[in-house]
Amino acid sequence: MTSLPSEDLSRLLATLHQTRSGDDLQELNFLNQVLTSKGMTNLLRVHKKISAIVGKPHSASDTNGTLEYEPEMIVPIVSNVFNISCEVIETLQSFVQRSGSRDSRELILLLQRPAFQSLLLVHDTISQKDYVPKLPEPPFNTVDEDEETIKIVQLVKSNEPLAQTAEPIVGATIKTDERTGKIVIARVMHGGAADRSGLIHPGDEVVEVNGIDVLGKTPNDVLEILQNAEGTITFKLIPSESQRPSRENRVRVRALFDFTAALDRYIPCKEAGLDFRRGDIIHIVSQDDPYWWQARHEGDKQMRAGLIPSRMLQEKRIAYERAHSANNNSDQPEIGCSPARSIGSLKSERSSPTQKVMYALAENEDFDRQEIVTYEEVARLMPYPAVPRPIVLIGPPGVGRNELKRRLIALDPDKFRTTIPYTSRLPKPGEADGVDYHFLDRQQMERDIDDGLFVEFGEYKGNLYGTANRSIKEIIELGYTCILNPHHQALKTLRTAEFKPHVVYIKPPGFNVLRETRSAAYARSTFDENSSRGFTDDELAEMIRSGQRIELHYGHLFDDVIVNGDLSTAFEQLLTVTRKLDTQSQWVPVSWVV
Ligand SMILES: Nc1ncnc2c1ncn2[C@@H]1O[C@H](COP(=O)(O)OP(=O)(O)OP(=O)(O)O)[C@@H](O)[C@H]1O
Repeated sequence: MTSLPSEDLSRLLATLHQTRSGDDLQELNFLNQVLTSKGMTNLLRVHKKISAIVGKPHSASDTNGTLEYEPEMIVPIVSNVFNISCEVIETLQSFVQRSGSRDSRELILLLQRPAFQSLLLVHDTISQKDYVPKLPEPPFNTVDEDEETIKIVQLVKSNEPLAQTAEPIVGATIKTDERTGKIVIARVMHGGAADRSGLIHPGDEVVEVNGIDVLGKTPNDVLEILQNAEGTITFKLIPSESQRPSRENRVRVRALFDFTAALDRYIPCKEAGLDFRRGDIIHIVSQDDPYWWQARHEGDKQMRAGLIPSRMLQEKRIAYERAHSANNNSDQPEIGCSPARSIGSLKSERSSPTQKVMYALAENEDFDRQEIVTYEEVARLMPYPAVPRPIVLIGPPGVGRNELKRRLIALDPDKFRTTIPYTSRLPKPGEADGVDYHFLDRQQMERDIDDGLFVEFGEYKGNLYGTANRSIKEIIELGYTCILNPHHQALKTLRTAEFKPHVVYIKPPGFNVLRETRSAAYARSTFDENSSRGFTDDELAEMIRSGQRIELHYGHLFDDVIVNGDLSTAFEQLLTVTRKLDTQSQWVPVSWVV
């Protein structure tokens, strides 16, 4: 017990021991275990250290016996060191590419160490005070765009009893500035509503409270306005010179659908909406309203936040749309541009009889139709040269994924590799195990498939074929970039934190370009394995249709799209993607970044 850093905790434990009795014994034991655990002890130590840095308690207690906190003693110079470190790494990486500097390479490795990056993240969390509850952002209609020096802050009135100062109401005191005669914020109580907002600071001049001009009023007059206010209180303030940067919500999401505010009949204010396209990275600034979040496009620091539908709202309306379209199969109300409508319409679409089925995967597109995609929370993943991310080429049959993969490996076999498939069929003359295929007996392969050891598999002419998870892992662990061109349905099993794939969609160009480029290159149809003829017009049209279906169902999972019209242009673009992955951080699902 002596090792516990807090006297309060010791007192609490002593009380617990006194109250140990009868029915509650199990809960008390559990509580005792939690409180005396090593994790809790460490947590308290960290808390104590942070408190010592961000706010020093006065030695004297106030009249209620609670400790007061002075404004922060140490103000962080910046609160985004993690992002800065990412930029530094990117700069160093391009420098290393040019100069081959060993020192810079070593510095990159040091900066990329998980422990160091965690330290930077903790620094940002503390300096942005992200560990305290968040309050609503200012409402749109009160933001005065022309007056950059004015800030609008909305606080929730506390339930504490009123006193002679504004403190118990919003956690801040006010006074008349002796020099200017204006009402200013005198003090911000640590942990109070004003402090938690991160938007009110000592020295800020109060211009209005709940729309009432306070010019010429005394602090008591202002207190009266506060006392009479209900619910939220809106302050119009002129920031003091020495204002600290405001705290920001750190959530970034990838939009998985298109949104156009002007087409949305339910948005509270169309002008306040933020349009986005599927794949855009969005910075969520406030999630306080359960239906309408406030957000910016990532990187648009200057732009005022706009309204976007919350995850819950979007899910609800897609579910509604689906139920409605299933019920009456009629036109839907125009509410945004969710993929659901088009997904529904696909149900009647017939899949082409000419489509080659090399991997006869059980079609489970119905499952995909049930999935409701809205937003995916993302974070930046730094390039990690020792563990390159696989590149997954997705596209309709015949579009050229094999050709692009083959060219990449031929260009740099020391960098790019692909997997060797497994099969249950017997080796043909001249075929060697582990070179052309890994040969496995059918029962073993079936067992492995059942055990989830294959990212994709299928049956062709009575034999099983598949790509094993371990084949991909081996290539990654050897430090090669694994190039894969699986069936698009394999994305579900491939797109995990374990593989962290970068998904590139190889898109067919328009029909005329498709026909011209393929016939000029004497391209061989992949629809008919028994002949080496070119593509028929029907096959080319099917390639385009099939591509559209894939985009519709899986488009939200694509990191890049390359149109494969002119082959050398497409290949150059693919090379650019591979260089980007080597040198720049990428947005990936947040669960991939540990
Ligand atoms: N941009 C292009 N211009 C001309 N010919 C191309 C182009 N891209 C690919 N081809 C040719 O088209 C044919 C089919 O390409 P490829 O085998 O790479 O398709 P695929 O996407 O791997 O098809 P599948 O998935 O059905 O095996 C090949 O003869 C290839 O050389």
